[in-house]
Amino acid sequence: MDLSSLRERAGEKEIVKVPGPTLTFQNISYVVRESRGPCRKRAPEREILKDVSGIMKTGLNAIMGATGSGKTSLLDVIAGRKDPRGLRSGQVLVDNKVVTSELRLISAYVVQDDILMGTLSVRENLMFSGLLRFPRHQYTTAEIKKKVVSVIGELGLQDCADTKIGTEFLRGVSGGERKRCSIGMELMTCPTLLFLDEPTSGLDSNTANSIIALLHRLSRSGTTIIFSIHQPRYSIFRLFDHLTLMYKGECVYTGPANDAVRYFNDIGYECEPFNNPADFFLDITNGEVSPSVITDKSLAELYRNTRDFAELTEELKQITVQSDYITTSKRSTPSYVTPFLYQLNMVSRRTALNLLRNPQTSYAQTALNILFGLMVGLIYFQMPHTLPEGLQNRTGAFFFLIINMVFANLSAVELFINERVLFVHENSSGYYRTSVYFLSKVFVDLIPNRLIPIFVFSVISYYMMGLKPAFVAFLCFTLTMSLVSLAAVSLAFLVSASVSSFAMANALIALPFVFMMVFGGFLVNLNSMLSWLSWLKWISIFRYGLNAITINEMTGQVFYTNNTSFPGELYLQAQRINYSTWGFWQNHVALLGITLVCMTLAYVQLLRINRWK
Ligand SMILES: Nc1ncnc2c1ncn2[C@@H]1O[C@H](COP(=O)(O)OP(=O)(O)OP(=O)(O)O)[C@@H](O)[C@H]1O
Repeated sequence: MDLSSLRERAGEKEIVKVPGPTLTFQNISYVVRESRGPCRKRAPEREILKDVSGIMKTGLNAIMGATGSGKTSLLDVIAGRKDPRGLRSGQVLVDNKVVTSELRLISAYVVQDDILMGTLSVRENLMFSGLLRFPRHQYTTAEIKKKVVSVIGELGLQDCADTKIGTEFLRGVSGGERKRCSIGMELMTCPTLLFLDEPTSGLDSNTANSIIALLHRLSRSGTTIIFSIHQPRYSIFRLFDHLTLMYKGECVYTGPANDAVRYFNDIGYECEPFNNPADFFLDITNGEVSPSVITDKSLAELYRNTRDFAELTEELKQITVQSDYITTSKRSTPSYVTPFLYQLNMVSRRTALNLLRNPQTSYAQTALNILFGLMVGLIYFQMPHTLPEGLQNRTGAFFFLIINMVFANLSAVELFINERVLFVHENSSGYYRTSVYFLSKVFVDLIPNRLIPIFVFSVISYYMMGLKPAFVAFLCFTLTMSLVSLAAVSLAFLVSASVSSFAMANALIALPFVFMMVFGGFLVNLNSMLSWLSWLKWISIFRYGLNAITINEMTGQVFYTNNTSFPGELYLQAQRINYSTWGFWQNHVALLGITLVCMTLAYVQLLRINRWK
């Protein structure tokens, strides 16, 4: 059944027309360990959800509570987004079935911080979601476009449909429109179960109102909507169908939202006329309202002693008895509805579009390479073949060139850090495989951003410096520079995929680069080094790069001093550099090897990124 076709705009009082799934959870206890630093003993467990149970049906199901009360944790546990290793007891059922990966397909999750591609417009973001999340053998592009138009209409985004979301350099849509677009990304798949983490946080009250009104309309056409919310105004609260009130990880009320005031009156808390019930409930949990009946029982204990709770427990017992115990893998393994090559095409296109619309880094990289090429060319302009300057200048220039090739790629550490949240969200929501994301970055980001500027740099510097005029020698020089750059970039990729902050990445990348430079063969004579340290030269990108361009330049060249000639090979012999054909190419093989190893490890690190909240 196509639920979207059944959706009808409904008024506030309208009842649910198409029942959606019912979600139940029973005796949920969840613990976390707070990290205490590397030198401390293993941290003790802290229970952040204590024996929480509830039933959520089609409609608006709000999870409310003060900050730190556990509402987001509860939402994440029931949405299957929280690390299952922390679950000490309890289970979540959807329509009496233990949650499996197939059941996850019918649900969608809108995170608190809107995760969208800032350089793409609202329509393009929605289209991206549709193209990757609809099975292409069932839906044509025209049908997906139609669906995008209908979601834009449903969310009232017509006026900003072609406006970019916005980045740090580009002013984009407003906060409310951004939030609607995030919801739209999930609505593209017509989910019947929708989770939202604080959908109104950071929005002004009118925008918050319109978001909840939108969710209310959706719920009336058969979607079970479950969301956490902090302190809604009355016009928002009155739209809630079901309320779960949390306090310090425990549930102090769960049931119909319009019955909650009656419940608290029953246990001795009176809501003053004209008070917003949502404020009243939070005042109770914060201890700012005194009960008429003094008791030493906590709010959670009081709730557990009520008839409401007894009825809930009985209903849950019935559901558990009937439930279908399908074996479930706790690991979130999203299934993909589109094939690998199709995903690669789509994600690469988006990466390219993002690069074109955000070209600052590419421009800076090219400009820097041109500037540096001119600088090196001018400093070492048309190097002579007379000694000693012929040799001294060449060795200095080569060291300078390799340092530039390696350190110019430090910026590559930002690659996976910048988009880490977006990648984790899209990957775990089933948009595309990790390998697709990784390869799209390699093909679309690496080649135009790193290799083209190097070619420009090589042309300028090589001919200005007056190196060996043979064209083949120039090609070998460019190849060496490109491989040095690739090896450095792949190391930066590895660091970027392994950590989540720039500070850590910068610290981690500087260390191997500096070590590799020391063991490059220019700053220290590698043959005179302590033998137990000298193995480091085998992993030095600098050494392979320096050796290759030195061999390329020195072989076949003759240098002069007074009346004696000095073949370049003599210099290579003195440096104990193997200048045979294999001696030359082994440096390229080694650089390629370093690149492949680092790239593989970077991919493994991407696979290992923690997808749980
Ligand atoms: N992974 C975690 N590690 C350590 N503590 C955690 C973790 N997840 C949640 N907590 C703790 O559990 C408690 C409840 O957190 P949760 O985010 O669910 O609260 P909340 O009600 O959503 O608060 P807020 O409105 O501020 O987001 C907090 O004290 C929080 O610090």
